[in-house]
Amino acid sequence: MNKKIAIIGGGNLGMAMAEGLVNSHFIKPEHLVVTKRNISTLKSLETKGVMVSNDNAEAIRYAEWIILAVKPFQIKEVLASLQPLLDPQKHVLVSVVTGVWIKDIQEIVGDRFAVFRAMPNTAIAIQQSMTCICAHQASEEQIQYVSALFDQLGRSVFIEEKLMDAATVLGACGTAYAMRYIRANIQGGIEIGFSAATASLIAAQTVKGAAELLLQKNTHPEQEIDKVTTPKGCTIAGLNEMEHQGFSSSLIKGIVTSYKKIVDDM
Ligand SMILES: NC(=O)C1=CN([C@@H]2O[C@H](COP(=O)(O)OP(=O)(O)OC[C@H]3O[C@@H](n4cnc5c(N)ncnc54)[C@H](O)[C@@H]3O)[C@@H](O)[C@H]2O)C=CC1
Ligand SMILES: O=C(O)[C@@H]1CCC=N1
Repeated sequence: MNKKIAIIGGGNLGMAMAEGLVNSHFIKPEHLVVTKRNISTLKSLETKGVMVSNDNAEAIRYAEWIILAVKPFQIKEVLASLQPLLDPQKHVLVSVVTGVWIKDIQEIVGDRFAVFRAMPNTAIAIQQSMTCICAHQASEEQIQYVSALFDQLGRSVFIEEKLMDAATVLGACGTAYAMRYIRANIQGGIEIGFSAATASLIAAQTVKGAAELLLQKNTHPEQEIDKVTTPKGCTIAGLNEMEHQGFSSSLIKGIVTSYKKIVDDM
């Protein structure tokens, strides 16, 4: 497992991945290099012993596993600059870039590389990501390694590449949707009497507990809702009012809008 990893693009997600990889002890800090043009924001990683660099070529020479974590509009230029340095016998590419297909990557680097696409979310920083992965021309050993890496950082599932945009919406944008739901609970909680701090704790832990019920008991949400809704009680009264106001419908429409945005832009 003593592989060396380069994260090209130490932004929100690249930083979160680096934190998760180091904090989970999946990798020794000195076996990880994170690049960014301006490395001043990578100080916290450097303090932990991670190599930081503004030289992608140096990172490519050092590492075997290359995680591409730049913005979609940056990926072509970055790959083109790396292409002369990449060796299919040494390097495996893992792209977390939204909406960029394996064929797009191959157009630039050639078709002799093992390539993975992975779609984690920012909870990867605390080893609680949901990561959807697809693989192309990867060996069993490479697939095992990628599985182990993302399982160490939360849960993972292999999917077909055609579902990667959908995975981006449900899994990665999903963190933002969940935060907005929690924020609304906090706003409501304050209106009915709690301080912001207490409302935040109650809202976040309640959502965490609800998610754990589904994950641990493998139940359907409606089964768990049935256990909470006392006939003529306050839960069903509130839930029905939320539905009258378009609660589920607004979430579904938001998810479909996010999805269309990826598909239309790419
Ligand atoms: N933020 C999120 O929750 C998620 C993001 N993604 C995808 O991950 C990718 C990165 O997203 P973010 O981290 O949010 O963006 P970001 O903009 O925070 O990070 C990109 C980083 O790449 C750096 N960069 C740009 N050009 C570079 C170059 N030539 N060499 C090295 N570094 C360079 C930028 O300075 C920046 O720090 C995107 O493609 C996004 O679609 C995927 C899942 C979740
Ligand atoms: O908003 C975005 O485009 C990226 C993709 C998933 C999360 N953030």
